[in-house]
Amino acid sequence: MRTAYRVETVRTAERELMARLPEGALMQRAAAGLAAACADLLGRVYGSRVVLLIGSGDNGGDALYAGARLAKRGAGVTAVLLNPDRTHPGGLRALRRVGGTVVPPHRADHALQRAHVVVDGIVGIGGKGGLRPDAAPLAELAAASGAAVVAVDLPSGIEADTGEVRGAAVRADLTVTFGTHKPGLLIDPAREYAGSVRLVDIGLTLPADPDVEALQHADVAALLPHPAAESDKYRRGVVGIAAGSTRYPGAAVLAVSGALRGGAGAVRYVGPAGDAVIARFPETLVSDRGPKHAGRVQAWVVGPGAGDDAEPVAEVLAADVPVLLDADGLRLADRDAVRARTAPTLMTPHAGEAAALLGTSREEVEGARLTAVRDLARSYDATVLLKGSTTLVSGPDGGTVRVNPTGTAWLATAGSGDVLSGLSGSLLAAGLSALDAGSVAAYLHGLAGRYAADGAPAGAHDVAEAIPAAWRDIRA
Ligand SMILES: NC(=O)C1=CN([C@@H]2O[C@H](COP(=O)(O)OP(=O)(O)OC[C@H]3O[C@@H](n4cnc5c(N)ncnc54)[C@H](OP(=O)(O)O)[C@@H]3O)[C@@H](O)[C@H]2O)[C@@H](O)CC1
Ligand SMILES: Nc1ncnc2c1ncn2[C@@H]1O[C@H](COP(=O)(O)OP(=O)(O)O)[C@@H](O)[C@H]1O
Ligand SMILES: [K+]
Repeated sequence: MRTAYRVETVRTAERELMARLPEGALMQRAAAGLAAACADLLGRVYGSRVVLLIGSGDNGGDALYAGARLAKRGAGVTAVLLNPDRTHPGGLRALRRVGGTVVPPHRADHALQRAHVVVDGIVGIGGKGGLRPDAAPLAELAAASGAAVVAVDLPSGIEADTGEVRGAAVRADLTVTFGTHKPGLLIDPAREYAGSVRLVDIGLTLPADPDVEALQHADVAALLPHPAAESDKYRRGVVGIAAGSTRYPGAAVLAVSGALRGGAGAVRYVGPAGDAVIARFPETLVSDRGPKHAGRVQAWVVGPGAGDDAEPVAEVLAADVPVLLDADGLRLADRDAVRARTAPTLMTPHAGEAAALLGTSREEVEGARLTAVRDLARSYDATVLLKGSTTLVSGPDGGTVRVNPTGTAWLATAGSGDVLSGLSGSLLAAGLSALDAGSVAAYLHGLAGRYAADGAPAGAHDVAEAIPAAWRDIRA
């Protein structure tokens, strides 16, 4: 599991550790990790040119000490001091001692144009809001320089706790972060500013419950359902799919295509697109009567391409089994009915649907995903999977939020959300909790999207067909 903690928690852990260590020891650990990452990027340190962008806090201190280590190994190091009077004194002394040079911001351009690596030590976890006007032009010059940009702890200007970007921010190729990931390094839009992320262990002891966590292969492998010797199709779970319409029969086919690959023993389809479903997937149990008359299921998926009929949604919400609400199902579900349920509910909106439910704009949701997913989960007392460039899954209490690490923009293709809803519903029927079903489905779906696309456009049906390969790789 990859975990991320908010600034307040990091500060507490740092204080506890610092009290037990000689002064400055933590910063030296951070600087050593940072210098090693820069050296890896440079390949050859001797003769290279490194520019440090230095703000007035400890983030600048890390950068200065790392710069001193690189200068000792023969790099030409220039520090651009945004605020010379408040620069970390020890770091500056260390750099000067080994021959590093110092320039004011208005003379940064020349050094930046010749740099191989630019180290962003403007601001770290002490930052608030976008870069200030004196710092913003340096971020632009760094981006234009063609040098590799290495962010110290996090790209200056992003919100560490939420992943929001509220103004100018540094765009890094690599972020070297200390002690733990911060939520903003895993969640768009900030994640995109971080480039690849390297974690340097500085010995922090962190609490058991992170703010954000990302499943890894081993975590998902442990959660995937696996038939036992005594399994039969009913014991493996039956998933009911109430989706599609005469106008959108394809949504039903795609939801079923995902459900068939999600571990349930049988897929029951209810709705007007039965012929299309059977033509493609003859193994589906089809009925054109409402969910109430469809026979037993262990979980329902309702909504993809379903149109305006609220009746199936209400029927499904009244059933005492886990329910997944997607697309039209989200719009048609009565909030009080969802809140009153005792069995789990999993809602899977994209940003536009989440915005409609929250009474805000799509841009607002996309800019503050973590807040949006938590607000929606609390408001419906349900588990919410917010789709998009970073897929997040929050339980009803809005506690630890799961972030999916496997997504790919190739998934932004019509119908791929329908595949995800079927897949998630199938995992629910197989017995996973709503949080696990949503996050495991997103993980498989993201991997399947990568395999299906493999660098070229793929359709939603290709994504569904690639799910078994993703599953096998995870279990391997
Ligand atoms: N604690 C530890 O044990 C360890 C900490 N470590 C390191 O320390 C970092 C935290 O250091 P920190 O607390 O000194 O804060 P930091 O991020 O440098 O920023 C404060 C400065 O930024 C300024 N500023 C604020 N917002 C701004 C903006 N939008 N745009 C521009 N400037 C802005 C603000 O200005 P002020 O408001 O004071 O005028 C203040 O001067 C942490 O990220 C990690 O790198 C590691 O060494 C490991 C051990
Ligand atoms: N930029 C992106 N990066 C990664 N995944 C994305 C991106 N855009 C969309 N997706 C994924 O693609 C799927 C699209 O689902 P959805 O918006 O419901 O589309 P549809 O309704 O056409 O099926 C979701 O799984 C979503 O997370
Ligand atoms: K930084």
